[in-house]
Amino acid sequence: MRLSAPGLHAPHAAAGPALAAIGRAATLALHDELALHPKPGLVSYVDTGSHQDMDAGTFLRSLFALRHAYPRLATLGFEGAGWAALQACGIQAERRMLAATGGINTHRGAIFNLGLLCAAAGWRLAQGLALTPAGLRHTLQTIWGPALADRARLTPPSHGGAAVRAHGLRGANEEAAAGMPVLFDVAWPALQQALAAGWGWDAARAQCLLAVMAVLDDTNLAHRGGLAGLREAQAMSQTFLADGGMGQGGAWERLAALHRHFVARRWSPGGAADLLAAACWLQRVCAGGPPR
Ligand SMILES: CC(C)(COP(=O)(O)OP(=O)(O)OC[C@H]1O[C@@H](n2cnc3c(N)ncnc32)[C@H](O[C@H]2O[C@H](COP(=O)(O)OP(=O)(O)OP(=O)(O)O)[C@@H](O)[C@H]2O)[C@@H]1O)[C@@H](O)C(=O)NCCC(=O)NCCS
Ligand SMILES: Nc1ncnc2[nH]cnc12
Repeated sequence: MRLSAPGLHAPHAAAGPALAAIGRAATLALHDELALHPKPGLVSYVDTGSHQDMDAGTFLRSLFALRHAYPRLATLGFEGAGWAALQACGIQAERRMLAATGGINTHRGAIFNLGLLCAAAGWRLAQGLALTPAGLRHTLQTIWGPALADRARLTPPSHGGAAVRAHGLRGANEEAAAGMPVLFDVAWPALQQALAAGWGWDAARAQCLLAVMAVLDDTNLAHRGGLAGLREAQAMSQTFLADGGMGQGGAWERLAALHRHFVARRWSPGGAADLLAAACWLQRVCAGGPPR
C-alpha cells in the first residue's frame, strides 16, 4: 500500500479511503510489533516477557479497541484540528484501551506516537503533500510542535516520569516535541538498512528494535530498572549492534538470551516497542508495506 496524496486539497469524502488506510496501517503496525519474538522483556505470542498482568490476548484486545481512534486522528489532522481536539481524541482512546484491557496500560505511548503520526499524515493529505518520513516529521514539528513543547514545560509528568526527568531524560512528550528524532534518525534508517541488506521482515524489525533500545530514554526501563538499568540495557543493545546486530551468526539465539536477561530483571522497553510500531507504520504508509 503506497499512500501518496495526489491533487491539492482533496475533498473530504474522496479522502475517506486514504484516511481509513492510514488508520488501519497503525493497527497493523501494532500487530507487527506484537508478533515479533523474541523481544527483550516484551510481550509476544510466545510469552509475556517481564509482565505478569498482560499477555498477547491483552494486546490484541487493546489494538482492536483502538482501531477507530487512528482513522479518527487522521481525519482530525485532515480537518486541520488544533491540539485540544487531538488531545481529547487521544484521551478517549486511552479510556477505550483501559476498558478493553481491564485497566492495564498496553498502548499508552503508542496511542500518542502513532496518533500524532496519523494526524500528520491526514494533514498532509489535505494539503496534497506526499507522505514521506521527512515530510511527516516536518509537519509534526511545524503544526503541533509548539503545543507539544508547551506541554513539555507545563504538564506534570506521570508515573516514573518525574524521576526520569530529574535525570534529564527525554520521555514520550519531549521526543514528540523534538520531532521524534529517535524514530526518524534511528528506527527508520535501521529498518531500511536491514531490509536493503535482504534480512527479511522479522530480522529487520528486530534490528530496528535494538537500534532504538540502544539510544532511547525509555521511561518504562527507567521506571523498572532505575537509571542504572536503563543505561545497562542501552549498553547491551549497543554491544549487540556493534557485534553485527541481526547480521551476526547466532543472532536470534543471542537475542533470546537478551530476552531472558531482561525478564530476570523485570525490564521492559515499552517505549522502544512503540517506536518499532511507529517505524512499521512508516513502512506501511510511506514505503509500500513489508516485503513479500
Ligand atoms: C503524552 C503522554 C502519553 C505522556 O505520558 P507520561 O508522562 O507517562 O510519559 P512517558 O512516561 O514519557 O511515556 C508514556 C509512554 O510512552 C512510551 N515511552 C516511554 N518512553 C518513551 C520515550 N522516550 N519516547 C517515546 N515513547 C516512550 C511508554 O509506553 C509503552 O509502555 C507502556 C507499558 O508500560 P508498562 O511498564 O507495562 O506499564 P506501566 O503500567 O506503565 O508500568 P508497570 O507498573 O507495569 O511497571 C505502554 O503504554 C506502551 O505504549 C510510556 O508508558 C500522556 O500523558 C498524554 O498526554 N496522554 C493524552 C493523549 C494525548 O495527548 N494524545 C495526543 C494526540 S494522539
Ligand atoms: N509487546 C509489548 N510488551 C510490553 N509492553 C509493550 N508496550 C508496547 N508494546 C509492548
